Amino acid sequence: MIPPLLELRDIRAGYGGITALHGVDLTVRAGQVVALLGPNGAGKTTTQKIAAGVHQVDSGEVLYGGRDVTGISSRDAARAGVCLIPEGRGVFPNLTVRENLWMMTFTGRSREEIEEMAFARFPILEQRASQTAGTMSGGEQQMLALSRGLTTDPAVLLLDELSMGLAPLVVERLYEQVAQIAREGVAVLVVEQFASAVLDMADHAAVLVRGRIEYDGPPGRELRNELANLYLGSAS
Ligand SMILES: Nc1ncnc2c1ncn2[C@@H]1O[C@H](COP(=O)(O)OP(=O)(O)OP(=O)(O)O)[C@@H](O)[C@H]1O
Repeated sequence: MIPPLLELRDIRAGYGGITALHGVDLTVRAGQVVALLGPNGAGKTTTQKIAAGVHQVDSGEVLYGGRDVTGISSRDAARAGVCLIPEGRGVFPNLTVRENLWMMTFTGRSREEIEEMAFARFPILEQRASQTAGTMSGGEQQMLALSRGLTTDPAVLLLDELSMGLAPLVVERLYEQVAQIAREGVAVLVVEQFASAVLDMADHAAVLVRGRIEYDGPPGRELRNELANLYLGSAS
């Protein structure tokens, strides 16, 4: 079996006195898209922040490529190849598409190379190159955020609510690209509240309810049938 690039083991974490995660286990392997689903407030974003070193655990272990990195800073996590694309797209709305891309030259790539990478994957960005990012559609902004992230050559890509506010067809197209990114060998963890689009392309799914993993398995019919019960259960 392909070794895991990201592993969370028995993670407990919270905010002040509030425990948000009660022993979360999660594994993402190279070439795999794992969908992390769950209702509002279940702990999905907290889990991703822990994976990216943005939030620290109270107990449990975080491993990258089998190496224990518990307590790693977000800076070192990024250096280790973990790229978080937060909800809200992570682009600079007042800068042009080109300027947003050029900011990534700190990775050692040239402006030309970064543009080439982005435009090859998302041709629409070339047409928008001189447009300010904030004036583009949500889907195009998401493409720009992904393009920026990919210039860091991530081993692990963490996507938070990629589909937020986007039309279903746009989401479907974005997920086709996410699947392609995984096929190139990246381990992808996608957090979504609403499941259907991501389940069409995920290799594996986990459902968090009130800080606990209540399902961990294939993203097929069994999960779809169970999802409503899991979500409704969280409301009681
Ligand atoms: N900065 C914070 N301070 C205090 N409590 C927080 C903070 N961030 C999150 N929480 C709490 O931690 C729990 C998990 O939140 P989290 O954002 O991880 O859930 P989520 O599943 O991502 O939800 P959503 O889909 O609404 O983003 C919730 O009860 C939330 O209220």
